[in-house]
Amino acid sequence: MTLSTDAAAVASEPTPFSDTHRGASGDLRLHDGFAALGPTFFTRLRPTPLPAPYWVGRSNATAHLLGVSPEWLASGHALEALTGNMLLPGSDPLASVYSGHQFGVWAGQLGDGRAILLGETEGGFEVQLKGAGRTPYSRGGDGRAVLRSSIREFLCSEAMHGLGIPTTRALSVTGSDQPVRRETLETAAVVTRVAPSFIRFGHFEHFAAAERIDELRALADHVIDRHYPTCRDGERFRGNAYAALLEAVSERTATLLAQWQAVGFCHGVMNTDNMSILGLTIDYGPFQFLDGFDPGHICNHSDTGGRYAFNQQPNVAYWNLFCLGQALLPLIGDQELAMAALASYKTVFPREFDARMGAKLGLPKTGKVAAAAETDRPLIDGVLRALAAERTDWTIFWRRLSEAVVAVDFEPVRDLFIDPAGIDGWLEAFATRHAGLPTEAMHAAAATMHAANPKFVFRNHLGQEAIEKAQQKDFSGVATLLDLLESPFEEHAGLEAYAGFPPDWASTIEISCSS
Ligand SMILES: Nc1ncnc2c1ncn2[C@@H]1O[C@H](COP(=O)(O)OP(=O)(O)OP(=O)(O)O)[C@@H](O)[C@H]1O
Ligand SMILES: [Mg+2]
Repeated sequence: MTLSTDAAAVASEPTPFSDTHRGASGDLRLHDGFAALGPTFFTRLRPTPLPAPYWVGRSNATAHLLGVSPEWLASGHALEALTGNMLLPGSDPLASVYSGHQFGVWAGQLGDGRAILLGETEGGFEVQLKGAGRTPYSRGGDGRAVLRSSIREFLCSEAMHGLGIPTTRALSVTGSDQPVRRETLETAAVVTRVAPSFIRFGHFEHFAAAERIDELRALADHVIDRHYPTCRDGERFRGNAYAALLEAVSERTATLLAQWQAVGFCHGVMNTDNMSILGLTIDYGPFQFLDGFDPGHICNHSDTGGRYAFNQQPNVAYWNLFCLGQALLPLIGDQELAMAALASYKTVFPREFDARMGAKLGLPKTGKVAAAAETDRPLIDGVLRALAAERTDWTIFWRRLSEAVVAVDFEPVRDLFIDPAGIDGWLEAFATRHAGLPTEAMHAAAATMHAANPKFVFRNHLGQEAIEKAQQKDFSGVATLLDLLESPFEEHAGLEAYAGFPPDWASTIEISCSS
């Protein structure tokens, strides 16, 4: 395999740039971070400007994380810079190269085909534009992202954070009337993403497949030094830091998957190039929060075989970790060590999933987290079976159960079932587990449940309504959803409609890889 590292070899359109803006404190300033790895890992290039940009959404919470003032974020300079029309102080943008397995098949070289890394903040956050034009890794794509998918990525990034699930963050989304062709003619948008690192499993696979072991080691050392320094400590894996890295990534990925499964999040494109080395949710494409609980739900219209169906996600994550293990093998140097490192996934995922389910059920805490004991398995399996039997709404069921515990009235939960007999037996078992209702302990249980069962999730139809308004240049729907989804466990009086059942038309929304 040969790597394309020569920007000139894949010329992008000329990029007219205005001078760098030099501003005040509270402005976004960047420096090189990832670039320290050396030119084999990326191509320097500039974003391709878009005409007459406008704001679609801004996250002050992400600005705060970056140490950026809301005033700067609302400024004209920010609008231009975050659309790719102006360079930020200290920024020398680049696109990185990676490879990956897509739908279970080796896809060879991919890379940031429409993502451009602007640089890193003092606080260690990388800032990346998605949809900012072609790169040497665009492979025939236009380097753009459309307004529809950019709003989905922006809102879902912040929604996941609000839910307490590790994710890349989003600072803003800007739009332009520049047409972009997908199935129909749409318009362009740019999402500004933020993460401590955007390195994916696919970055490792890239250098392993090319047998470029020095680069592979440099990449692993970079990740360990910056993000997993404890991997160099101790005698675990006979002091093999690369095996320790594989184990640490496996554990973070297991925890992430447990959180996805507990909240009912379907990613949709779990290719190895969409797996973060930090265990973050990355690449919000055809994702969906479950409406009715269908374990085999396929959210990606292009996934005809159901490889990435909801209930397949934990296995797919392990499959992807196996690819990462394969890529790290030349560094680990011992197949048994690599397998031992991967094995942690199989203990951490069930442990974390049960802990999350324990919290959803309001079970008493063991240590720091609510935990389901081994004897709670039938309770967990029982509720999953009852919900699957009637495709009961996942989010509404759990929230109503939390409320029922406070009100000591389970009728609203029974009302969710066409045949309440299907849940009655389970409700009895639930009450028994809580030593009968009501008790003092139930107050603690209710608090645990309210903090584990969100009232609001970013359902497809909510996104769709905000998108259709935004396409008419009304961005109020984006702002309302952002506000709501930043604190999804709170009541938000007056906004109950956002916590309601999806309308009938929601099931006809088709979300594919086209974005
Ligand atoms: N419109 C496009 N133009 C150029 N490259 C694209 C385009 N859409 C996708 N790609 C590239 O195709 C590959 C797979 O795309 P995928 O849908 O997984 O990622 P993505 O949504 O573009 O971005 P990310 O994973 O960074 O969130 C990546 O290399 C991606 O950069
Ligand atoms: Mg991707």
